[in-house]
Amino acid sequence: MQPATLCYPIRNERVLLIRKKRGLGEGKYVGPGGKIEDGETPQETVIREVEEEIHVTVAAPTKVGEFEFVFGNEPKMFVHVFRAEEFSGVPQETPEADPRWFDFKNVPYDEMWEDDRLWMPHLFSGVTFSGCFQFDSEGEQMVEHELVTGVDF
Ligand SMILES: Nc1nc2c([nH]c(=O)n2[C@H]2C[C@H](O)[C@@H](COP(=O)(O)OP(=O)(O)OP(=O)(O)O)O2)c(=O)[nH]1
Repeated sequence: MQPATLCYPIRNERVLLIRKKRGLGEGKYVGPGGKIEDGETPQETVIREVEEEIHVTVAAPTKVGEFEFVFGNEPKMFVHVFRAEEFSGVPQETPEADPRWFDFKNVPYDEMWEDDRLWMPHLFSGVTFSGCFQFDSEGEQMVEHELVTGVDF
């Protein structure tokens, strides 16, 4: 399964999301991130991708969750989810991403992957999680999910 990452910069009860401009999930709000390249640790991928996508420099991102992402019977991604409270630089729009801050209470779940509303509240409250989210073969609707919390990484 393709390993990938997501990063959620957090400050003052707000989270930095991107509107993804191309690739899997185009048009949706997600965290910055992307596929892990050969020889990289997930943490190194997060630092590289956040820099590339919105020109923000993340320090010491913490892994808070992981999930399998399945389309039909085809495993699509294994995603490591990070939370970052230390970062610098003003978020910039790039060809890949349009960044925007949201209050925890105002996250645009209707414009996000359907599973995100299940685990993002845990990300905000600092509870670790592990999940498996199965979508239809087009990746449009979630058909099954499993989620456990309080996982050690
Ligand atoms: N928020 C959220 N993000 C997800 C879900 N599933 C999933 O793969 N992602 C993320 C993980 C990765 O950051 C991203 C997919 O990797 P990517 O951005 O490199 O993929 P891509 O098709 O654009 O590939 P490329 O630009 O590298 O060619 O989507 C999900 O259910 N929710």
